[in-house]
This record gives sequence, C-alpha cells and structure tokens, in this order.
Amino acid sequence: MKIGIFGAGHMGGAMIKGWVRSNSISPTDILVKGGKGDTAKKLKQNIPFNITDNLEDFNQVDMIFLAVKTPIILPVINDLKNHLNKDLPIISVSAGVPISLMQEALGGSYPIAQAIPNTPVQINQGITGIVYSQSISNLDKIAIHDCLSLLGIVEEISEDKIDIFGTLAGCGPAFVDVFMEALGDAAVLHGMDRKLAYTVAAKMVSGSANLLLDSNKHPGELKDGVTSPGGTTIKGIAALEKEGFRYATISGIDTIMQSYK
Ligand SMILES: NC(=O)C1=CN([C@@H]2O[C@H](COP(=O)(O)OP(=O)(O)OC[C@H]3O[C@@H](n4cnc5c(N)ncnc54)[C@H](O)[C@@H]3O)[C@@H](O)[C@H]2O)C=CC1
Ligand SMILES: O=C(O)[C@@H]1CCC=N1
Repeated sequence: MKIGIFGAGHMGGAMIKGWVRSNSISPTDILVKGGKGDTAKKLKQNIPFNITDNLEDFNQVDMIFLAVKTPIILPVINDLKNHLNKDLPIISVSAGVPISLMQEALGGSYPIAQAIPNTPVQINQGITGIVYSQSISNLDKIAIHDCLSLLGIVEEISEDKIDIFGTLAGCGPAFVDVFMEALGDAAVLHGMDRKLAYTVAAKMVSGSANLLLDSNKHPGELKDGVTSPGGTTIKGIAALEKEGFRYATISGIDTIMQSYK
C-alpha cells in the first residue's frame, strides 16, 4: 500500500510514525508533501520516507491523507485536484471541515472521507473516527479502514457525530496530559521524584483505562470499588467535586464544541 500525506506536523508526523512502527508500511511507501517550514525534513532524518513538492507525484499512491491546518484544507484540495489524473481517495484528518464542503470542492462523486485520529496513533494505540462520502466505493472503504487500523481502533461514525468524536478522542489526550502533569506536580509537592511521579501517573491512568475497557463496568462502579467507606479516596473525590472537577471537564468539551459553530 502506498500512502500520500500532506503535512508531517503533530498529526501527520504521528500517523507516519505509527504506520512505520506497525512494520506493515515501508517508509519508502510513504510520500510526504511538507509545508514551508522544515518539519517534514526533520522527521525524514529519522524515517526515510519520500518527500516531494510536485503534486503530480501523488498519482503514484493509493490514497492521500491531508494533515494540514484546518483553514488551508480547502485551498490544498483545490490545488491538488488539478494535478490528479484519477479519483484517488482523499482523507482529511482536519477537525472542523465538513465533508460536504470538501465534496463540493472535489465534485459530487469524488471519493473522500473525514477522519479524526489522535496522537496515540504514533504508538499504534490511537482511536480514529471516520465518515465516508456517499460516493466512496466499498473497496476504497476497506483500503482506508485497513490503513487506519494499523494505527489503532477505527470507528465509522455518522457525520453529525464527527465533531464530538474529534473533541473527545482528538482533543482529549491534551486533557489527560494536563491531568497527569497536575498529578505529577501534586506528587512532587509531597516529595516524590518528578520522573517517577509521571511514570506512576501514566501507569495509573493507562491501567484504569484498560480496566474500564476489560471489565465493561460503569466508571462509577469502578470508582466505588476504590472509595472505601470513611476512607482516604472519598475525601480526595469530595475535594475535587468541591472544585467542580466534573463540571470543569464537561465545560472543557462543551467549549470546544461551541467553537465549531
Ligand atoms: N494534533 C492533533 O492531536 C490532531 C490534529 N488534527 C488535525 O490535524 C490537522 C493538523 O494539525 P497539527 O498536525 O496539530 O498541526 P501542525 O501545525 O503540527 O502540522 C501541520 C503541518 O502542515 C504543514 N503544511 C502547511 N502548509 C502545507 C501545505 N500546503 N502542504 C503540505 N503541508 C503543509 C506544516 O508545515 C505543518 O508541519 C489540523 O487540521 C487538526 O485539526 C486532528 C486530530 C488530532
Ligand atoms: O487542537 C486542534 O485544533 C486539533 C483538533 C483535534 C486535536 N487537535
């Protein structure tokens, strides 16, 4: 499978790393178009993919991912379509560009998809939500699904849920990172070595997440299993709730959702 990708920044770079790490895609089967900066060139120092600025070269690949910033998705699509001599599937990973706008730019029958991956794709532990255009063939869908599955779980979702999917799965890692950083600061406040504190925080978060998935239990039930009556944990939970922990989290997600309007 030959993959084309525009943009090798945070998201594009994470996808490239994940594909190569999966051992199913050779770096030389990845064709990258970078921007004006040297991000793609720097990444190429570690991963020997191909770089080009010649858009005609993308006719050699099986599908093209767009991982450029949201405001330039449509200009990039408009430029690219003039250089393709066949209808290669184009998958935008950009948050906030509706598939209808991309479809309009490419023409009604052009095969496109909007996918929202997240940064854990770089270690093949991502989750990607995807919406396909109606015109896309089953064969294209299977090929795109297979390609994204190398990076983690893939969920096909309806178009009206892509923004909330992207907010939860795509933005969410930053929420968890801030949480782990804060846990680390608290542990340092109480004398723990910072490196150890982050290791403990990360293993605690990943272990708790895996337990939620494996046990199929409600998160509240798992929380109840930690909060012994009159014990220490419930004192901490009460203090967090007093500070609006749940509402702060809901508000964070809701604020992102409002920003799409
Ligand atoms: N960072 C994340 O965790 C996630 C990002 N996304 C989406 O991915 C897209 C990119 O975001 P980031 O990677 O965070 O931004 P970024 O700024 O790190 O990367 C964008 C890259 O595009 C390159 N670029 C600019 N113009 C270009 C052009 N004409 N052709 C090819 N490359 C060009 C830039 O040099 C840069 O390296 C955004 O639309 C965002 O919504 C989606 C899910 C998660
Ligand atoms: O912050 C952003 O705009 C992107 C969208 C999903 C994650 N990062």
